[in-house]
Amino acid sequence: MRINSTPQVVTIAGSDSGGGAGMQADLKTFQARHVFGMSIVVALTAQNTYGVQASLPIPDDFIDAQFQSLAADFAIKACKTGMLADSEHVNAVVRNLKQVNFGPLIVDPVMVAKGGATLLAPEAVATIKQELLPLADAVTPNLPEAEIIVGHPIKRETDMTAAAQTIQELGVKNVIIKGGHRQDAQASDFILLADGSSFWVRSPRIATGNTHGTGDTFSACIAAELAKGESLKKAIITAKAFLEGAISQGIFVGHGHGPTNHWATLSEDVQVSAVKSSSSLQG
Ligand SMILES: Nc1ncnc2c1ncn2[C@@H]1O[C@H](COP(=O)(O)OP(=O)(O)O)[C@@H](O)[C@H]1O
Ligand SMILES: Cc1ncc(COP(=O)(O)OP(=O)(O)O)c(N)n1
Repeated sequence: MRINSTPQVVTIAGSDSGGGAGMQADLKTFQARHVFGMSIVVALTAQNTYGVQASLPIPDDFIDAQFQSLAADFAIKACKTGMLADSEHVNAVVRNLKQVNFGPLIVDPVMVAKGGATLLAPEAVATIKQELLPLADAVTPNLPEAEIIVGHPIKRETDMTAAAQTIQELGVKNVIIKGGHRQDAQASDFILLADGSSFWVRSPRIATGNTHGTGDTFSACIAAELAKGESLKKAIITAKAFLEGAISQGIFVGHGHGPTNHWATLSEDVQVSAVKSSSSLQG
């Protein structure tokens, strides 16, 4: 039987009219990683490479309708969330996720766009922590998002490892803290897995303005690899290599903070290291 043999993935997120971030970045990533992508729109944004000019949440009952349409037809093997706008919409997504089986859930706790626009009402941070994270297989905060979740600054790598532990205690199985916002020579992400093991994935930091949508692309790639049946660890390493390629093999559109290149090939520059020993964990 060939029906439903193709890995199917859904993004539950906001739309970026400029195509660089949000569900457009997710769908481009799904296509690049050879999985069939679908979308549940939670909010619209009028957005370009200069920033976000306007946003409009989708009514709750239309979020329900999108979930029901997909659940009635497809064999979804993994899903991710992105921009969820506010507490009301986080709750609508949580309510629906409890009623469907869309496979492993990756939560990208999108809060503020790199241009400074608010994509999640501050009151909704508590709802994400209390209601959404306990449903998630993995959460992928960037450094500012991780600081808001744990409630204190994260400066050094040891702060990242401690923050991951604190976030895991909220009920999410696996924690990935992205280091894109640090200033050091390497872009280093810290991963704490459900079994208590942990590791870093590192790649050379690329000096570029083209990082619009990096977080969305990263979490979408993890979801795509999980839908293919890869382990979470392998999915994270592939996502890091995909990002390194997408950022370094630049694409130049728009006049502001540009997007990444979803046609890029996987980079081989990614280093993986265990926390307690320096042995390579690659593969
Ligand atoms: N300048 C950069 N050079 C190399 N990798 C980067 C750079 N910026 C971000 N990354 C990587 O891209 C991924 C997304 O991270 P980040 O930019 O922190 O997320 P977000 O878009 O949510 O702020 C991470 O794997 C991070 O290490
Ligand atoms: C609709 C929408 N969703 C998410 C983002 C944030 O994307 P991110 O990957 O964090 O990259 P930046 O936009 O912050 O550069 C967005 N901008 N729009």
